[in-house]
Amino acid sequence: MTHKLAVLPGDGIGPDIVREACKVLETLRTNFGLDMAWEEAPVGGTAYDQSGHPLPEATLELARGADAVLLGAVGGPRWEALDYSVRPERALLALRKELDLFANLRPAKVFPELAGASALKPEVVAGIDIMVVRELTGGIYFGEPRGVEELPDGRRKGVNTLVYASDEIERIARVAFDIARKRSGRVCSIDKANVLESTELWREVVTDVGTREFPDVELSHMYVDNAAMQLVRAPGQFDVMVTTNMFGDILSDEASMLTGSIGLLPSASLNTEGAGMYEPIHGSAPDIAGTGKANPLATILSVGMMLRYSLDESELADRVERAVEKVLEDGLRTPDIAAEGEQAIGTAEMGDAVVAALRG
Ligand SMILES: NC(=O)C1=CN([C@@H]2O[C@H](COP(=O)(O)OP(=O)(O)OC[C@H]3O[C@@H](n4cnc5c(N)ncnc54)[C@H](O)[C@@H]3O)[C@@H](O)[C@H]2O)C=CC1
Ligand SMILES: CC(C)CC(=O)C(=O)O
Ligand SMILES: [Mg+2]
Repeated sequence: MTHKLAVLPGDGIGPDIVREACKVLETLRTNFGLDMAWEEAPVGGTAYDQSGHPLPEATLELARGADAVLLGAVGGPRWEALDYSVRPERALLALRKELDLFANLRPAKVFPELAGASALKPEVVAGIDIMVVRELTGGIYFGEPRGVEELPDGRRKGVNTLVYASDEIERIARVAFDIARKRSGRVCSIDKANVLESTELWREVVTDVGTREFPDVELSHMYVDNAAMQLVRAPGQFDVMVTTNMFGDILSDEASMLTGSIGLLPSASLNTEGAGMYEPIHGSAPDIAGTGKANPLATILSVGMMLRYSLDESELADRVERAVEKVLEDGLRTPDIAAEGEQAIGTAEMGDAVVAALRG
């Protein structure tokens, strides 16, 4: 059966990195028998400019009907003055919510060749392989009430609300425990239960799910401030980390620096039916948009996750991962992972190199 893919390049470096990921998909189709067809649609600021809305109905329908969605990134200074209801980032949140993509998997794995590219000492990051499991459709990014209101005395009040219901916590906890069973058998749940009632509930529910359904998995808890510190002090202590939407957003950006660059971290956002959206964890990087400096590997590795989690093509997923390893072993580097004085290549050349490695 032909896999139906929706490709949403978005803004900034989005189109550049998605172009390279599509080269990889095309190579898998022509050389390795991947039966797929993709359709492209605008999202984010680009869509707003075209149609006055960052998530046009046609784009949402395309995503709904697809077996998997590949997204680049959205947002940029050009759209920062817009009302929140039509900001590019709303499109991303709406897609996640509409498709019920509550489980966001963000693996942070250090490639041996890049241990020296990390901001930390090579011996601290050697062998790091962390899976951040981030709750993606709840928490403070979605809670009501929200907004900015005018107070009678003329001051303005900004409000966002951190809400979690027990079933939302249960389902993300199950995802994390399940993944841990296939890895080291350890989960660390990150919260701020010493201050926030909503995350006190988080801790209670995660503990309940663990005790009742996953007694074989070792569960620990950590406050988010300590976790942020431990991630750079001794990241090797972590295997699966499960946490709320905002904490996971922040900690995964931090974890990317163990690997050398945010341009290396892919992600999968999944619902219970196995359909998913795949995107790099980084944003639209307006500071390097149009310069050819963006690292496309996070997006290419997101294609790998798509093959594994939504398309049931794990052999092809292995091939993509091996091709990325090969280009890194061969010393190819975009500027974000090049050592000082080391020759760097551009976005398209990196994509071409992965394609060449795939072809063998
Ligand atoms: N998933 C998404 O679509 C996301 C969108 N955003 C949006 O992106 C825009 C920029 O946000 P920032 O906070 O600057 O975060 P960002 O992740 O876009 O960039 C942070 C830094 O990392 C660098 N970087 C990011 N991706 C890279 C890549 N593939 N290769 C090399 N370097 C890379 C950038 O050049 C920049 O210096 C904002 O409008 C923000 O709202 C931010 C995060 C996620
Ligand atoms: C619009 C933001 C919530 C996107 C982001 O930073 C992320 O998902 O990592
Ligand atoms: Mg983020």
